Amino acid sequence: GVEMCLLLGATGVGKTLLLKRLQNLSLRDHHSDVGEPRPGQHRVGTNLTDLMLHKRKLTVRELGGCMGPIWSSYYRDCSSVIFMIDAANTCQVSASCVQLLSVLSAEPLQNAAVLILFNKLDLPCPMSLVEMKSLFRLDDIITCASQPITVQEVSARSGRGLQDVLQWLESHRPSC
Ligand SMILES: Nc1nc2c(ncn2[C@@H]2O[C@H](COP(=O)(O)OP(=O)(O)OP(=O)(O)O)[C@@H](O)[C@H]2O)c(=O)[nH]1
Ligand SMILES: [Mg+2]
Repeated sequence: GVEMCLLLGATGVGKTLLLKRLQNLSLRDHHSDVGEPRPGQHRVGTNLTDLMLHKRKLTVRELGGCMGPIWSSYYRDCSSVIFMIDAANTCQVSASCVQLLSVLSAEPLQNAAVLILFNKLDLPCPMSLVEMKSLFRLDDIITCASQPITVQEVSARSGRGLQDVLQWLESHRPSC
């Protein structure tokens, strides 16, 4: 069926803003109505957004942090996962780390490509990204995980890094 990417992350990390920005960017790339929000943004517990990539359509499904207990019911249909972290919210980091580990160990996601985004880099971060990554034991996680994992720093607000996110989506075609 439709190619699906899951967008996961704790409450308020910036998932919805990221999707809006990516949608505008991908529309601009295809020279259609710039700035016009497209129809088809449903709000039925999860938020579905269609992105037009080169020669294909990708649907991104946002699942909010408070839906954590049912995230796994959506794992079957997806080929890639974006896991978002608010780099300016250190109180959330350890909880996010636990969630990330459970995502990576989920059986249906063993072949999914994973992109970890540290968002809100426009804000003054109470912790350096190096500290965040070591708190997350990110290097260990990446070494032990069966999935290919990419880590990226972005700002959904300023737009920093978002073209790279599109490129990542572009280059990761379904393998499961
Ligand atoms: N400064 C800054 N604010 C951001 C950034 N990304 C998102 N925000 C803000 O953070 C708040 C939450 O953003 P949302 O996109 O609604 O977060 P979400 O992850 O969809 O949250 P839930 O759907 O509740 O889980 C909003 O006020 C955004 O404008 C960013 O990169 N920088
Ligand atoms: Mg949201």
